[in-house]
Amino acid sequence: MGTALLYDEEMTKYKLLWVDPACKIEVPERLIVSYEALVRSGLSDRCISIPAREASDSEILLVHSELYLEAVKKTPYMTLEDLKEFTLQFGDVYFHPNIYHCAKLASGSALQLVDSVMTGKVRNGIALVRPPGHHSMHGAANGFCVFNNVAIAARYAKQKYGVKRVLIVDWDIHHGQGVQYCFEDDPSVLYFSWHRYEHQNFWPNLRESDYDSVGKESGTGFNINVPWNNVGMENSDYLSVFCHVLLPVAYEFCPDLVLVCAGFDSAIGDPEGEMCATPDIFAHLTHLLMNLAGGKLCAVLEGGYNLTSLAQSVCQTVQTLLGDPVPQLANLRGPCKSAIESLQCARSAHRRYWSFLKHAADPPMTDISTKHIKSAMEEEEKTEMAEEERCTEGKVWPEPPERLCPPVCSASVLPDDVVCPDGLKPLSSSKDLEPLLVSKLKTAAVDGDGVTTFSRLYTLVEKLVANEIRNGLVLVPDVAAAMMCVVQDLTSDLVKRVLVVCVGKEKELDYVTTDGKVLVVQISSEDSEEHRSKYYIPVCLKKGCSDTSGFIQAVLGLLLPLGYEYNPDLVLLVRMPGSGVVDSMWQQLIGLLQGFAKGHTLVLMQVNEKACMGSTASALLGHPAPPLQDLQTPFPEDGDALERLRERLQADWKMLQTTS
Ligand SMILES: NCCCNCCCCCC(O)(O)C(F)(F)F
Ligand SMILES: [Zn+2]
Repeated sequence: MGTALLYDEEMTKYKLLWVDPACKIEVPERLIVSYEALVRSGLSDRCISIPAREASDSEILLVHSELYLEAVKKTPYMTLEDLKEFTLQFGDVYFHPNIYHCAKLASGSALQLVDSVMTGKVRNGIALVRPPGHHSMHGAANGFCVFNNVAIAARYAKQKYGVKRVLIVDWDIHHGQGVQYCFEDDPSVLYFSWHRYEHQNFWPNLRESDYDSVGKESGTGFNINVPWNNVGMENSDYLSVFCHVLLPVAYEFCPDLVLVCAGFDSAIGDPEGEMCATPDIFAHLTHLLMNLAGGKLCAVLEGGYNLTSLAQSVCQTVQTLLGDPVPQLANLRGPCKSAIESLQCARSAHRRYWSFLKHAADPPMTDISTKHIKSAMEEEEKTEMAEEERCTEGKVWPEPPERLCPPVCSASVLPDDVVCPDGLKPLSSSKDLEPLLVSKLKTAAVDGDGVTTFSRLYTLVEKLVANEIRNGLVLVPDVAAAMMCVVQDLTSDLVKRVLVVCVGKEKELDYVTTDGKVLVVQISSEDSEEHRSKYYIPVCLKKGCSDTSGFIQAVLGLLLPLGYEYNPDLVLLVRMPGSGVVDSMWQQLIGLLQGFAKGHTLVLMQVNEKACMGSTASALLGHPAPPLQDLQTPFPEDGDALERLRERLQADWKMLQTTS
């Protein structure tokens, strides 16, 4: 299934008609450059174009009051003076004779997107709209927003499609207080937002934007705020919050639909956010959400004011929605101190509501919620600092790397008598190995057809590295031996870093590097005291890999952060026989691992496990993994062990830090 793209140039036909410094950044060109970048890059042609439509009164009334709607209805007929007068009652927003029409199109586009996804016409999609929505409230416009596009879409999805649980992820750099107010008492809508806050000194300067606003009444726990109290946040900070706050809760919540308040003012170069995360981060944020809700993801544009980073960020998002490989993120140095404080506060505020956060540490000593009374001095300094120093036009960043789709998505190396699953391309050409390697294999008591397998394996690795193939599945007689072979020999000169993810444990892995060329993460039911090394990380689950709750926690809170920091060129996923891993979990793991090494994942399985080849192939081909149904509460000892393991490793692996 494809990716929907909603865009209508009518939504560019309104603008600020008077002087208002607070609103001058919200210009029609925001939409124009975003759409043109998609056209120029060829991405729009790969999408399924869905027409915009006007939201009806009843749809708008799902969120807004009749009083407010009737008032906005009058604006098309107002004089300039009336419009200015009308605008005065709201904050940081402007009206225009055509903005009511555009606001209906913006909300209607979000509803069209929900229809396309919920009816299965497309898998996911994005609506490029203005005016944005996440600040508008029941009875008021605010922050460039007139109707709350995403809030209306959430209510609409529940009403029309009986959606039980909606996850709203708001990665815009401003707090979508309109969305928070709408759903704060509603346990069926989980709202997550990060936002520039600076101890309440940043717009909209609300006390309720802080991490301790967790929702109310039956919605308690279903509102997650992560305040950024400094500017300059980077990719590491964003990914840490996804891995250690959002994703564990999102998987436990198990949504039927994911809506994204896709604001790109959180990217580098934006004058509002003043952050330093690069546009390719949105490729990963999108990717990390795409295995939730069976892939049903609707992104709706909110903010974004640097036309260059906005256009790049939109392209990165759409390219991931289309299923293209995600770019490698280099030198992730772990979250900064301020981000760790925010992350720790959010985790501790929610640990009583989410079993996946149960073992979160106490909040940091420094209470970050008190509002720093800005000293006159500090205020003066800020204004004294030359405008160009503070503003972000000076920021430069590299163009996001090209994300080429290999000609073959998934290849397979199977014994001749095994039928190749649909969609996989059997790799027949077996390159004859160097005699040295053959002799080595022979000494490893690899029999004749084993050598053939290994020579095909070698060919497969070569093609992965050459980006001729995206990923591959290999069935071997002895998976442990094959793993050693791949790690020791096949990758010696082909790749710089191999991440080996070992699911289950048959016997001790007697191969561990200390030079950092291989990082082994082994998830199993047994602990192992030996080779305590930075590059061999055994994760012990009390009930082993069949315990999906423990498994997904280990993947989100440990494997993903490690993988991002290690930044491998190849991922080797080894399924030990008898691991007991649940099929949906196995598919989720394959899906998530595609975020590394440009999707170059090599899955090694034993021939006698060929029954799960079909689901493996499905995941490798990029089909969304099935939701992890009814997750049990994780075993306390597992949660504890994971927390202790993270504390022990965070000295070596900065991305594991969750406490200051
Ligand atoms: N220096 C100018 C001050 C501007 N203060 C208001 C900022 C509104 C942000 C709107 C947005 O970006 O959150 C949306 F997504 F809604 F468009
Ligand atoms: Zn914003």
